Amino acid sequence: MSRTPRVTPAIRATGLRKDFTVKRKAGRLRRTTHTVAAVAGVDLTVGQGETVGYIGPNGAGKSTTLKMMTGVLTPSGGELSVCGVEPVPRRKQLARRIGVVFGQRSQLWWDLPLRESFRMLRYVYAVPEAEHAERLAACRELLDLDAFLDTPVRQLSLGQRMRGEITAALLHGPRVLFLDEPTIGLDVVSKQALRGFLADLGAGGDVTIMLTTHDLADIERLCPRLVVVDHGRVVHDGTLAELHARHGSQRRVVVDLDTPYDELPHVPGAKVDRVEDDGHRVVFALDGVPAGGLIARLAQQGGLRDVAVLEPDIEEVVARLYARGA
Ligand SMILES: Nc1ncnc2c1ncn2[C@@H]1O[C@H](COP(=O)(O)OP(=O)(O)OP(=O)(O)O)[C@@H](O)[C@H]1O
Repeated sequence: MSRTPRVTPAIRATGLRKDFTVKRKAGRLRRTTHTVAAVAGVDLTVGQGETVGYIGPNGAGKSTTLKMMTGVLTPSGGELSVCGVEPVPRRKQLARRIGVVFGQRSQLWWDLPLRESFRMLRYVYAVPEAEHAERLAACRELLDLDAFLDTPVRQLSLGQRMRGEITAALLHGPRVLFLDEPTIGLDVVSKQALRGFLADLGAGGDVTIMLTTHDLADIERLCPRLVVVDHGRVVHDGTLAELHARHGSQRRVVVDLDTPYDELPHVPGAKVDRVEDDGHRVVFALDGVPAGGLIARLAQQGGLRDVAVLEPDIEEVVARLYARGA
């Protein structure tokens, strides 16, 4: 009898919790103790090779979750396994299987040229020379590192350092890559280049990517799956399209007219969202219907100068989702 092999998920969290005890001032001398539930029962399974965007408002518990997943913080409750092991007790083993890029912490040696940091990391992780050389050559090419390989890390620009950090996290061949705000502070060109690299890495399917970000363009470009957390709980787990569908996001049709219409046409599923520029611009919101019917009807009526169909705005839907959770 043949059996389908069971593939261990890259990450599995069940009822994951982290409580912090904090002291607050209550009067001149008194302090009271409170418990903050930073992560309040997260259930999450991430398959091998998936790219998941882990997003939420400030204080939602994203960094705390990533710190537990990378073995930095011990959970207060629930179960957690990353690459098949429990992170904190098996931290050493885990370190060889994961790569971590946390904006605030660097894994590079500040005073050494980038090239030397990479060489040191080969010894830290005991990576065979040929494997290391192959991965470094790929990163040099794809992340365009050559111009600053011999520059000390402290002299690198933020964008150059981030390319170095990502290389450093990949040189030992991790199965899961954790990225906390990888594009924060980068200029538009650097952001796009980094997103392109990460999108290709994710599409390759060998590395599972778990990414937190406040930059919604990162999500649109990189994350087929989106996990939204708020107050330490998962409030959405699915695709971006599902998030739009669930929250009633609408496509919009922006119509520019030569002369304003006396009466706006009625087309099922298309309602007037707003009228601007003394009637020269009309914005319709579509209730799940294609734009074709409305555009054909407008073309019949005449006087059409320009038409644009706008996809729903992720910023809008996420803002609404956060507001609802607050
Ligand atoms: N060491 C700590 N001691 C006490 N409270 C903490 C500690 N670390 C985090 N918290 C609290 O836990 C909650 C979640 O914090 P966390 O940093 O995980 O959120 P986040 O989603 O990563 O936020 P941001 O987007 O601002 O980085 C917040 O209320 C925060 O104040």
